[in-house]
Amino acid sequence: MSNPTRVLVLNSGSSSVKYQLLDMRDGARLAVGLVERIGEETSRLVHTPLTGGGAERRERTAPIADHEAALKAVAEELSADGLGLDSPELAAIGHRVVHGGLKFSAPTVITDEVLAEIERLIPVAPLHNPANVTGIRTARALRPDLPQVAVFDTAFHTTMPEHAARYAIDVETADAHRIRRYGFHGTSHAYVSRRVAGLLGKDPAEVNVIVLHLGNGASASAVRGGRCVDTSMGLTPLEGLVMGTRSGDIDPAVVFHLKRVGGMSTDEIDVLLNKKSGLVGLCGDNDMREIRRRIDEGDERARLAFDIYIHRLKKYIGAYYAVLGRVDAVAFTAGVGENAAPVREAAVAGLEELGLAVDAGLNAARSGEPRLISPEYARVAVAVVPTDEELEIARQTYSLVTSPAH
Ligand SMILES: Nc1ncnc2c1ncn2[C@@H]1O[C@H](COP(=O)(O)OP(=O)(O)O)[C@@H](O)[C@H]1O
Ligand SMILES: CC(=O)OP(=O)(O)O
Ligand SMILES: [Mg+2]
Repeated sequence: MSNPTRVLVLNSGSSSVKYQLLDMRDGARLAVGLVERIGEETSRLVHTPLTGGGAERRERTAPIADHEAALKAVAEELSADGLGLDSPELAAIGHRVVHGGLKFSAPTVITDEVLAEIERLIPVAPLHNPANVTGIRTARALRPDLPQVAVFDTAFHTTMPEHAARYAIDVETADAHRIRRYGFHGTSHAYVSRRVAGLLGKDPAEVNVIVLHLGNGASASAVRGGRCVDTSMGLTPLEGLVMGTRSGDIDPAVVFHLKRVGGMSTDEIDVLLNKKSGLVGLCGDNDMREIRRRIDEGDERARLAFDIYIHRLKKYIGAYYAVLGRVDAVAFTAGVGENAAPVREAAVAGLEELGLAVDAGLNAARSGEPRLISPEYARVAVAVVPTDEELEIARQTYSLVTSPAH
């Protein structure tokens, strides 16, 4: 039999699992899917096989209690299309792992030791690493013989210089607890910054890009010649931009104040800042579509939430402009960045002196392809680049397991 060429990618989030099965000979997708609202009554699995003509999208709506059950349901759906985890054509499973700490700066074949380290990092990625660990354990139980690879969100950011990665706190304390800026969404920042260079017809080594990854979690990065030099998320994915449910930047003294004066426990404050803040804390909704709908109806709270979101975004564009000195492109990606034209328009508004502008017609157009939305005359290109973390994870996974050293 010829060598197996398929890779299954699992992107396990706090309450969801996104997955794709790809054939690495040409990067073709054989199946894609999503399990959302895991642990709730309203769980939903949407599976789309892409092999053969006329294959239909299937949906399950029975409650799915946890990530283990979610993965088993995914395995069943794949089996129903003859694409099950038992397939001899499967070469590896690639897992998105959010926090890799100091140990991991490249894709890594998962051993018991690697898994133990990912577990050890749970306190610094409490919404993400537990789901990643369950995903890995369940996949290993289903196919113990198959190589499983971890692709870390933090890896791309390990090139940050010390002056960007270190917080200005006591050095001994910081080192003792490995406190520093790690940064996340790195697979997306790497992929998008490379695609932007392609869009400009240039080598990634020649271009400086500000990447704005705006999903439910959101982060900005400054990329100089293909290497990350700064990013907005920190020790954990809580710092930086305003997100769906996370506060992003706040004065750290807010935490002491809530403890001492507000009588809240550390865990309560953690939940407040990670799950009840950001857009949802400001206006009750974390979906940008719903927020825009409310704004159109004249809702003041939704308007203010939007304005706070944009103000923070603009501050990071300015900061990273200064960090890079010369900017060739600003790229918007992920759910909000790819789809919300009003966010892109507002984030760039008033930055003409920096060479930034958006063409209203180009901005309003829709496409699944990377594209420019700045007018011809603008000095800095503004781009919309659909991210593809799954393809990037599959490539890195396949390349590792087929490398001669493996
Ligand atoms: N058509 C759209 N218009 C505006 N915002 C959108 C649209 N589609 C998705 N979004 C936003 O994208 C978010 C999800 O982004 P995504 O990158 O999938 O996040 P995550 O990977 O963190 O789950 C949604 O919460 C919503 O705010
Ligand atoms: C790291 C992170 O915030 O990831 P996500 O956007 O998937 O929540
Ligand atoms: Mg995401």
